[in-house]
Order: sequence, then structure tokens, then C-alpha cells
Amino acid sequence: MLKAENLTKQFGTHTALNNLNLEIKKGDIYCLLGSNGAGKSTTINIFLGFIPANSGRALIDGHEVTVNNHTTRDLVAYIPEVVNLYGTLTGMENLEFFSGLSGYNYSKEELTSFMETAGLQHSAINKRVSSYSKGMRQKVGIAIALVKKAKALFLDEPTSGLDPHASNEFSQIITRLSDQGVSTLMATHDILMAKNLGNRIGIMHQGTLHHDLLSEEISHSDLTRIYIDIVKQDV
Ligand SMILES: Nc1ncnc2c1ncn2[C@@H]1O[C@H](COP(=O)(O)OP(=O)(O)OP(=O)(O)O)[C@@H](O)[C@H]1O
Repeated sequence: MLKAENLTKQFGTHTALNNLNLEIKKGDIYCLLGSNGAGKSTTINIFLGFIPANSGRALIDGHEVTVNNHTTRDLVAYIPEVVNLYGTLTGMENLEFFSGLSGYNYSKEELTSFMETAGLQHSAINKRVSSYSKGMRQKVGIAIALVKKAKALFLDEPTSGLDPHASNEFSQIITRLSDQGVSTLMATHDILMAKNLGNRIGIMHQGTLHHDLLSEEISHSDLTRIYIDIVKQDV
């Protein structure tokens, strides 16, 4: 579903992403670990068509990503650390607005059911987003992904700052989407979350993917050790 082929990105003379090769299959939850500046967000931003790569290719469902490519944008949804919504509108109004932008025209009942699938409490749906917690905003973000019928989800540190209950709820929703065939690429600093939620885990450092691991084949303590060994190297 997602493929990076020799993907390289430079900002001036700085190599933010160095020859990344990666394949994420339908239903995979791929957690990308790495310290600050490792290149995680750069990878996501290239897949989203926000920034161009200097060389190599990013492919989504066989389509090559280019900046502002509507074909690939329509296939994906993006949930950043803080989901950007209109605070003066209700959750429902936001969902209506964003689904309209994506060219859908759902009934109120259908939109309500997307919100419920995303885990937003019924009593919150018609409240203004300015009163929402971070976790509630993320649920609207997930509802937007559901509305778009996104085949791939890009998550950038989505659980940072969420309490354990909200974080657990979030993981459950991503797992359910994975069961339905949605692929996820998630940048995170949370090793335990990566181990528990991801079926695959990448460890990136200074723009290079050092490890591409199967979650079931590695313990949390081994993963932590490998991660620390990698990030303490100054390449
Ligand atoms: N627009 C930009 N202009 C210049 N340098 C940039 C730009 N965006 C990212 N970089 C640099 O590229 C490198 C990779 O950054 P990136 O944001 O991808 O890292 P990250 O792994 O997501 O880090 P974090 O965990 O802090 O979010 C860093 O050295 C960063 O300073």
C-alpha cells in the first residue's frame, strides 16, 4: 500500500532522509521510532505530498506521490499531534465541512455513525470543538479519515499528551481500522506504544532507517535496548 524507494530529502546541505526503502502492506501498523530530528515527520510529509523528495519515489497504492497530487491525497488521512479543527464549530459541523471538502455528501445520521465509530461520545458531537480535549479532537480526525474512506493513515505523535485511557482508546480504534485493511504509518517517541500497537517497527536515526522489525519477534526490553544503542550513536 505504501512504498518508499530510495527516498532522499535534503534541506540545504542537511540530509533529513537518506535513501529510505520501506514497504507497508494493507492493514500494517508501522510505528516509526527515532529521536528528535530523525526524519520521521519528513517521511510523512513526503507521503502526504506536502514536500517534494530530492530523489527516489513515494508510492501510495501504486500511485507516485508528488506535491499536491490529488489522487494520492484522496487515498490518505493525516492526524497530527494536535488535530486542526474550527473551534467555533461543533464536532459535527467540522465533520460536515471536511467531508464536503472531500466531495462527500453524507446525511447527519451517517456522519453521526462515523463519529461513533471513531469513539466520540454522542453527547459531545454537537458541542463546540473549542471545549474538546486533545483526545476528542483526534477522534474527529479519525472520523474525517473514515468519511474519506482513507486507505492509509499517517499519524505524527498522535498519543503524546494523551492520558493512558485516551491513548488506549486511540490504539483500539487504529487496530480496528487495521483489521478493516487500513494501513498506518505512525511516528512516535513511545516505545511501549510502538511495541503494543504496531505489527512493524522502524528505528530511524539521523535520516537513516536502521531497523525494520516485526513487533511479535521482539520484546519491549530488547526494542528499548536497540533503540538506545542506535540513538546514542552520533553518526
Ligand atoms: N523545513 C525544513 N527546513 C530545514 N530543515 C528541516 C525542515 N524540516 C525538517 N528539517 C530538518 O530535517 C531533520 C529531520 O526532521 P524531522 O522533522 O523529519 O524529524 P523528526 O524525526 O520528525 O523529529 P521530531 O521527533 O522532533 O518531530 C531535522 O534535522 C530537521 O531540523
